[in-house]
Amino acid sequence: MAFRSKTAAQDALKRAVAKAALEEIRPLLTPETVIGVGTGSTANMFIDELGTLAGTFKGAVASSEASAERLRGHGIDVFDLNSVGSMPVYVDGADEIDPGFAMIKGGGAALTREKIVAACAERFVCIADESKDVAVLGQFPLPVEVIPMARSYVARELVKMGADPIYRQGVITDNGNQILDLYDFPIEHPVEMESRINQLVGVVTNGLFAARGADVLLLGRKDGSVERREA
Ligand SMILES: O=C(CO)[C@H](O)[C@H](O)COP(=O)(O)O
Repeated sequence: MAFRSKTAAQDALKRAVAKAALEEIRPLLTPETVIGVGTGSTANMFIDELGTLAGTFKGAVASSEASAERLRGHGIDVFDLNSVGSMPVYVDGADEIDPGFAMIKGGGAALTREKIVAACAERFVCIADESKDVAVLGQFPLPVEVIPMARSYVARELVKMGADPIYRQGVITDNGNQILDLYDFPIEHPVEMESRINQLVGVVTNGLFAARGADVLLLGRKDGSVERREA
């Protein structure tokens, strides 16, 4: 899976929030702790930071095969979610986050596993550079994961809801499904929209993380600082 990495400056912001996230969760790490780890370029940097503490905590549950592989590469044990109870924290990036801590996620097509792992965690720590901080969600296309045979049906239903779904050609999720991206779809009421889209037959989930948004946002600023916000 290839992730966006637009500029060296943006990478520096992502690296700064990844380091801040490690400090945020460090007090939670004991030899019994399993944490949830997300997917994407920012999450990758967090995994690299987490690797420096490999062996001091039990391990992680990953939200994608790509993250699982990276975690193992750092010597971190990766657990099946079904073998793990509640986790104290889930750390992941976002494509957009609004003032109410609702997010669009799934630019890397890992939205469903991200939502599942996040649901099992007590806290969601979102790590993002300041380009992701928006007043209203929807500049970034909203991903919807669909069962392949339902793709056209779901697309027609989404058009009726005022969306412009585009099939993300060539992408198969880790769950064997496909993605429709909703372009130019401003989302004023994310909790309601998350639920409406999820009710369409054939939708696995959509990339709105609103009913369960972030609890903490670590936002990398252009001046090199990391702003911490708590819901
Ligand atoms: O939801 C995701 C992957 O499915 C990512 O968290 C989101 O796309 C942000 O990625 P990046 O950190 O590369 O900007």
